[in-house]
Amino acid sequence: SSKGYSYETLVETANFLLSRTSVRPRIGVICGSGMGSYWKEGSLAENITDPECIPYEEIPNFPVSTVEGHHGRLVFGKLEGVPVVAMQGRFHYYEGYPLWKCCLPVRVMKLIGVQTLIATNAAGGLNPNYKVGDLMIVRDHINMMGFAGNNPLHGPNDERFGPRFPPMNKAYNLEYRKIAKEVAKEQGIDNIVREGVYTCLGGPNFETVAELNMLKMVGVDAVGMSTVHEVIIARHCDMKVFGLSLITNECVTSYDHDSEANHEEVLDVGRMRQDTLRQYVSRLVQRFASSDDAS
Ligand SMILES: Nc1nc2ncn(CCNC(CO)CO)c2c(=O)[nH]1
Repeated sequence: SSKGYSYETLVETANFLLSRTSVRPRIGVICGSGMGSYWKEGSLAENITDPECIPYEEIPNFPVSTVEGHHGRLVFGKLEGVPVVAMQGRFHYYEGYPLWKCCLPVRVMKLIGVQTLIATNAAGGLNPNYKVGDLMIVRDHINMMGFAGNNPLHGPNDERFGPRFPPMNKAYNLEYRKIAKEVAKEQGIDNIVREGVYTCLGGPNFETVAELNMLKMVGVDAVGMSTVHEVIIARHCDMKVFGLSLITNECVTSYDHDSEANHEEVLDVGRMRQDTLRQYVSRLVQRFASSDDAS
């Protein structure tokens, strides 16, 4: 139905997970391209100690990933001593899932006690200063799909998740973004770490030159096909949020280029950056958790 699953249905899914693992994660990580969504070896999940993996097809009410190579599984365990759950393989609107179904794992994370969402993705770099291989801390997003009314919160609201009209002006936690810049310096990657505005298009096609020029005019720094709806659902149920984009190609905003964006280069850049990303996100998990403990 277009109205999504009921609270009770998602509690069923949460109870299934709570019965399958003794891990009680406080941070949930959505692994985008380059973070293990396309291959297991070298991905973030490799850093998870005592991993307990549950394939999506075993989880009641979960969709299954259909994107080539997206390994659909939840990985429970500890990252730098912090109990986490990692989503290896996410659900995209372009696969045919309604937005509420793409975001279902976020509500389930909330129901098993997750308080912080780290959403990573691959994105095209629109800001001319960005280089392929850069990492962009998401400062804010533009919900382009929402402008057309396509919103994961569309339909009746269930107050047990959150309010009918949730604010979105502080979606990307300021303290986390400060920590992320400090950790970038400590890790010696501050030269490739940016901060900017992300937008999500429905896909699956990449953008036209005219669309990219329009997005650039309205202040978009990176464009992708995910994350925005997951963040809206996370903020609706009062999770803290951090977003991180891996810039996998430079968006072409002139007509005299014939290079075309393609999925293969997205995967290649993901492989190139996977160790840096694994180390960075693992450190962020640790520092976000200790910052939350201190606050
Ligand atoms: N120009 C541009 N470059 C990008 N690199 C990664 N993505 C995110 C979409 N990734 C898809 C296709 O690789 C798989 O989910 C994009 C995008 O949407 N646009």
